[in-house]
Amino acid sequence: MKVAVLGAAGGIGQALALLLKLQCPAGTELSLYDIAPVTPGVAKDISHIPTPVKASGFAGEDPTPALVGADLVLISAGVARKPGMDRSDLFNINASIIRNLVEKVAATCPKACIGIITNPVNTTVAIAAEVLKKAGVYDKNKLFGVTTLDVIRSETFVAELKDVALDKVKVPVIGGHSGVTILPLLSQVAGVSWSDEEVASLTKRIQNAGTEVVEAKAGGGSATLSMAQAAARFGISVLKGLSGESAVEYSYVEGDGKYARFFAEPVRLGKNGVEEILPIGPLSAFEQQAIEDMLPTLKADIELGEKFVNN
Ligand SMILES: NC(=O)c1ccc[n+]([C@@H]2O[C@H](COP(=O)([O-])OP(=O)(O)OC[C@H]3O[C@@H](n4cnc5c(N)ncnc54)[C@H](O)[C@@H]3O)[C@@H](O)[C@H]2O)c1
Ligand SMILES: O=C(O)C[C@H](O)C(=O)O
Repeated sequence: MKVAVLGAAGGIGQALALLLKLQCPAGTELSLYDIAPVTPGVAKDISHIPTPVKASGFAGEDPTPALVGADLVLISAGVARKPGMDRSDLFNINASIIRNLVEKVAATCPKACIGIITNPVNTTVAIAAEVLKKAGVYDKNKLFGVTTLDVIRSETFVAELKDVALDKVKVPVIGGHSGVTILPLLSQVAGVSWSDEEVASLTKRIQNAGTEVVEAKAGGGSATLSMAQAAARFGISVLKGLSGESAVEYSYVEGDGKYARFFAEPVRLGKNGVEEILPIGPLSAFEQQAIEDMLPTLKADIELGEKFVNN
């Protein structure tokens, strides 16, 4: 399998490249691309780590050489937030970056699975879908918004708060990836009971966790290391699926459209990307209301991406 990372010289990209070099199955090829000239050096650097994963690096304006033969393309190219900004403030710069990169993916490796990390994810995934559609190669089972960071954060916070074993906690997180569109389904966490106040305050903390990191980094960027771990977990699950093993992850995908065209939900991954969208499961009254409340924002975010490509 070949994995291309676009944005590979950045805070997420370099850490993600390292984790993939350490964790991918033997024989995986990593192809690292960034406009930054350091990128071949990043590949050279990790290639000295003794694991059975090959790495090569590409820099410059054209990602094509990095994309040839890719099975999975993970995209973290773009700008990150600073304190006082919302993810939607990144749209002006990142929308064109995603459009241009996905055009190259469509032309070079149209059958690859694509995981979009670049914010605002609610919108950049819609941009990617419309670009792929225009190129006549859109397969909704192969396009993913990477929302795994919301899942790993939720699991960390629940384990801390409820003093339960980290390897036992599973927290579904549905919706999108910004503010109120991030909805952890705390009612579904096995073996844990909650007061209404706990649910309200932990939901808010999870929704605000990206901002927590942005403020703590004080102008130096947003989450990179936890995001790299999340993207590595997600990417390796996609690779498992592609090679015929089954894996389940929560991801922002085009499903049946019950709530919105794109919605983060549990997906079974397989040889063709999304094999099956799994049921979200029973919702508490709080969670049902939270879905209703998020939908205008999520739908507007999606429409912004669709219009960016089509108008
Ligand atoms: N999905 C999530 O949960 C999540 C989590 C954290 C960050 N993010 C987002 O990921 C993105 C990257 O964050 P970061 O911290 O790695 O930023 P960063 O600034 O450290 O790295 C971004 C990299 O993208 C590169 N780049 C810019 N334009 C490019 C282009 N056209 N082609 C190739 N590379 C290009 C830059 O040279 C840089 O190396 C941001 O948009 C951020 O908001 C998403
Ligand atoms: O918050 C950000 O801007 C980055 C990322 O989306 C996150 O959730 O950490």
